[in-house]
Amino acid sequence: ATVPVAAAWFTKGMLDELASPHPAWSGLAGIVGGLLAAGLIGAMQPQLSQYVQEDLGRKASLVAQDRLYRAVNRFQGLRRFEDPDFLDRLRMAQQTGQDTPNQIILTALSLVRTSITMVGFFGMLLVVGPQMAWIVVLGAVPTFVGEVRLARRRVQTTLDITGLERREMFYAQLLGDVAAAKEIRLFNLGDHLRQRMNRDRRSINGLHRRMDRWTLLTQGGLAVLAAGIAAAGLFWAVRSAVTGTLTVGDVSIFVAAVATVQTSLGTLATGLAAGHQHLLIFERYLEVVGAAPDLPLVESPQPLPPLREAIVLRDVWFRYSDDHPWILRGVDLTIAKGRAVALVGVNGAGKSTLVKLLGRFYDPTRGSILWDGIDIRNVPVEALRERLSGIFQDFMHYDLTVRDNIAFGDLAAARDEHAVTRAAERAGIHQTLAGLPSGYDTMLTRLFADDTNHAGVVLSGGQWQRVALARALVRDGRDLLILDEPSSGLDAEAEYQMHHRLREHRAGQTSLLISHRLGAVRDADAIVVLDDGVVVEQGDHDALLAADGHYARLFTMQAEGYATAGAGR
Ligand SMILES: Nc1ncnc2c1ncn2[C@@H]1O[C@H](COP(=O)(O)OP(=O)(O)OP(=O)(O)O)[C@@H](O)[C@H]1O
Repeated sequence: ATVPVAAAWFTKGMLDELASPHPAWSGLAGIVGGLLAAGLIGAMQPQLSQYVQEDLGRKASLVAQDRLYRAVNRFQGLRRFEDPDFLDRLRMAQQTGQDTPNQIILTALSLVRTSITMVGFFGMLLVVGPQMAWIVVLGAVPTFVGEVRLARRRVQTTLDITGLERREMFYAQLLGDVAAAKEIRLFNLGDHLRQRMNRDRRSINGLHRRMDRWTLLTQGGLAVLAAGIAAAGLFWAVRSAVTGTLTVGDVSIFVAAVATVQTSLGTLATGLAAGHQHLLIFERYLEVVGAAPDLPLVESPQPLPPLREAIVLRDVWFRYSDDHPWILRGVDLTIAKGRAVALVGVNGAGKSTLVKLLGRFYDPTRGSILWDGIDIRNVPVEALRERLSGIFQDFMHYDLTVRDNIAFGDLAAARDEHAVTRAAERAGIHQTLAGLPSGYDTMLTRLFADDTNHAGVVLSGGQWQRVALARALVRDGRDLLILDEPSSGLDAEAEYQMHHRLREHRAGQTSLLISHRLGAVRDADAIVVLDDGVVVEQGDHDALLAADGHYARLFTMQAEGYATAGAGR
């Protein structure tokens, strides 16, 4: 920062010495040496700064990203992930986490550097022409005001485009996604989706253009103002030199000082405005990182002992938000320890919703879920989930190896190599997985190659379902096993085998099984029929058939379907 000031001072000294009647060689040599040193330092400094800044930037962005995703992992419920506002903020936080810390550091450093240079030149201006010094400073006031207003508008523009960008990214990902590729081609959606993506981009560009126009107008006006002040200063300096009040060296330093003080004040104003803008945007990052827990925390949580008696849903009412309809309407249900409970009902009856409440991904809107009498809201959510295992209807396909896909069920248990293969055996998929090109190290995706550069494989829907089941089973010995449609993708024989295995596995285990195939649930200890958010029947298979209600009707319909299909063959 001091280099330009020194260089200008040496230049003034050199010009004054040269303009004197008897220039002294000894004095000139020292001045030229000083100029040379300033030039050398000035030449090397940008590269060095660049190196240090890049390194600092990488470190800062790693820290910021780590903190952001730690915060995201702390959200234990699902509500935040279903809130478009929050997702916009998360997207901004992802972007700002990458760049903004570095930009804030760079802006701060540049402000310090510019201030030092400016103070140096301002001092010189005070020496040469104090009135002009103050005019230059006053001339910078509009620049400050204009730049800060621009910064605020820039923040607003960034906020306005985040939602649009998120949707544009959704279309872009869709167009490159292998899972979507089939439908997009079958239904010839490619051009339509591309146009929608372009429409979002045009809107984003429009907002950017509006911002650029404001910038152009503001900064253009400010540049005209600065040029006017500089011209007036030059006029005054030249006139003073003619009348002999200023030396040639004074004029040179005056010109350099006016230009530098003006540029520095402009840079300072832009820097402050940019810092202001970065901090306003960084606030979004801090909002996400510092967001309160999404599930209410109790002051003194209770420990959750192993299940001894039963999990009881007591008058549970639930809706996804105040704007949504009631999904569960006063559900009373008991899952006794060691019993296999089956939950059946038509599409949209609320079965998966009930599972999500059991895992405390949401809290009931009214009523409670009791674990041996302890409200699950009063225990740490991690402790509750430690006691659960299961397979969701919309389970994950991780684009990773077979081993990862199973081990993710229980990372600690899966350190034992045999635990993974045992779970796969129990899910009836071990032979298939062992026969893959790299066995359990085969990638279950074509998106990435494995470490040995082997291409991955694609499993069938039913095979994936078994892998997901193995993931649930590797998590052994939990108090409640939840199986939400574990066999919907299997062929009849595989389904029969899976349920046979599951029956063995579930014997003596507390489990909740959801299935549309009523043959699969007939030997459950209790079958609960959910209809439109209400438990309409419960009992074992024989009792429910005898009752001749919902279950009997559904069961007879399915049985007749099979019989008709059999007769038709
Ligand atoms: N995250 C959500 N936000 C808003 N509504 C939801 C959400 N998830 C489910 N719903 C609604 O809740 C209702 C019950 O859905 P749920 O998935 O619990 O039914 P289900 O009985 O499991 O159905 P299926 O047999 O089709 O799997 C549906 O009307 C659905 O639209």
